[in-house]
Amino acid sequence: MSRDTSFIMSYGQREETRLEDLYTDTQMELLNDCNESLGFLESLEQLLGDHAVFNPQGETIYVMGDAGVGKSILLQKLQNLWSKKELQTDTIFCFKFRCRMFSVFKDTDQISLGDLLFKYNCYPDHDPDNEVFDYILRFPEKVLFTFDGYDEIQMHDLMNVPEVVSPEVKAHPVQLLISLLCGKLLKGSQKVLTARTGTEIQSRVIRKKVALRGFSPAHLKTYIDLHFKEQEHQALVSLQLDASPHLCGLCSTPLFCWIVLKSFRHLHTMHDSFHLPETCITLTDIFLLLSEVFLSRTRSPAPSLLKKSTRCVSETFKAGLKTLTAFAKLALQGMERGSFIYSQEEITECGLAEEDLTMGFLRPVSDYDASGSPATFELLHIILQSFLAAFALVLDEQAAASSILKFFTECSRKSEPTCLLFGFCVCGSSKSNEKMPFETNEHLQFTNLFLCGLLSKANAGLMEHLVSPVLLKKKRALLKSYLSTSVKSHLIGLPHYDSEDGKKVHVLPNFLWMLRCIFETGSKDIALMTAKGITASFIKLGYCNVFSGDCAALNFVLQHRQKLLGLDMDNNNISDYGVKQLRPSFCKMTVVRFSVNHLSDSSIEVLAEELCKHKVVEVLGLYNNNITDAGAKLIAQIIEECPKLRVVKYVSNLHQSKV
Ligand SMILES: Nc1ncnc2c1ncn2[C@@H]1O[C@H](COP(=O)(O)OP(=O)(O)OP(=O)(O)O)[C@@H](O)[C@H]1O
Repeated sequence: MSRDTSFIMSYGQREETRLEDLYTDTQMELLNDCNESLGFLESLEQLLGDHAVFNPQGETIYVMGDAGVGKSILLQKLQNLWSKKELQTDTIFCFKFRCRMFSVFKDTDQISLGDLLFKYNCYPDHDPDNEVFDYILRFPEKVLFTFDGYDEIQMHDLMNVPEVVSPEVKAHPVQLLISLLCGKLLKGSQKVLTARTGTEIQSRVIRKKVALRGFSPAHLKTYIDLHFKEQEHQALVSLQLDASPHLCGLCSTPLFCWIVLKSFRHLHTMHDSFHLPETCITLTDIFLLLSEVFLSRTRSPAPSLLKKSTRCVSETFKAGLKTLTAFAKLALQGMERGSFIYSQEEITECGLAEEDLTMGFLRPVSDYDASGSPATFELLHIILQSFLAAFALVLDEQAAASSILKFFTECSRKSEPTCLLFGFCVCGSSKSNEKMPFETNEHLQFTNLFLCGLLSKANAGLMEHLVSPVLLKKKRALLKSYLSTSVKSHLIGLPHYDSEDGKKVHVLPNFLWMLRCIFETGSKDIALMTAKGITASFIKLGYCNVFSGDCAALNFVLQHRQKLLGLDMDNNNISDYGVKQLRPSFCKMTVVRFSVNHLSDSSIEVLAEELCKHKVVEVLGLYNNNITDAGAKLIAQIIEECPKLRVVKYVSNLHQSKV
């Protein structure tokens, strides 16, 4: 276990980084059953302890977080700590599973618990009399399981399979998984399960809940220092990041941060001058940067200290177009059949050769196959798969132009998630014809988002080198018209209600994806239309999982609004970076509700400056943030200087605040 978990696989099969050289704690917030904060976990070593357990009967510790926030790395670190006996636990066995392996099985496959543990996980060398397995059955509390990526299970019609209560019975592997998580099998064993935010799991199963909130500014600094050994680089990157709260907001997600820093390192070494983009960087730009790095690494000679080359992005993409097209095709094929894993044949069929496998886009996967042969691959990260799939849709010159919209259509068809999977297990009910309830469509939403970015005007210069300009124009027009229509119908369909603060509208989670897409397109027309389409005087985005990076998107739309507007964003994760990005919009905000959003005094500085300048604010909600006395004084200043202010909600999270 120690050997298995010591490295973070980064660039394909070429480069590995030691986990301890790069692992940085992220913000691990403990939640109760109603998703209210119970404070932060101080260190990962304490994850398995009893602190913040809200349901002692539940057996599973549930760790959730957005895409790329570091759930898999957290488990890897946990396993690594366990292997070094540094985890607060007396378990002596640890089995780690990635949930996507369960999708590899056929619906008819049946295996025993023993096989799941020993054939699909580890292989005890000499256990002819089943001594190890018998011990585990007798002392399940000595076993720790980690299951990564529960949202990735693709299950079709398994609801009718009887639940498993005996370890001898053969069953479908997903049934075994569910029975383990519910405590029907190996009751008392410790389980840690990760999934993307929004994956519903019955609270009866959950013992305690942790939400990963990404890097705080202090974590970001530590991560930069770990990433760059040279002080000169550390200072340069910090300086460039400080200049862009939006980029910092994106970098609070470790995956995006890793891409940005890795690209910086590479491009800075290769070229005379490379600066991180200051303003308006989008997620598409981040993944274009990553692709540029991958494509340029294979082609360019080793950099010489004396003679660096001039960076030409379009040349790099043009030279790598054939390979990029092949990877994009592979990603799209996977997306269409809902699969994240590829066989060697599928890879060859897409036109990829042996040497392409080491570029960085793909990495080998060995742990799905009982024989242990590394015949399967996956893309570096599922968001990269979404990005490449979007690229395939843009590059395709054969299919009808309208096929770029296929995932938009699919996303709008899918229903909201429910928690049926555990329903049958805990309650004993079964619904055979329901669609797989956990099947997330987030990877499709990401594909749509990248499509908007790739077809944006800002990227037209690059894309015209790769696709015929006529076709590109056609696709852009189609997308724009689709977005406009769906924004209009979405806004008309939103539930309005009257409140003492005026006509309110409670937006739906889809609205956030719409905002993100509009921001990626960079289209002022659509932003203007959206701003005008918000007829209510108050929008409520509470509990919508808004993160700091989203605030630039919201600001992009609000900038085009003439009328005043109330904004309720209580219970999200916008952080100080988010508040900074909303700065231009405060001049029209009558209601500013940012309670429970991980804000510190630096947010209050921005608020005090802006709200006191414009004096339109009537309601200010800031409770449960990390505000100290210094921030409280600034709130007092807002109260004094804003004559229309009638409601202030403020209690600090921090005990030291006296106000
Ligand atoms: N705590 C951390 N310290 C350093 N780097 C991290 C950390 N967490 C994540 N990363 C970086 O971000 C990348 C993505 O993280 P990870 O795969 O764990 O995200 P995830 O939450 O599991 O994403 P998804 O839900 O999309 O699968 C990692 O490969 C690593 O480079």
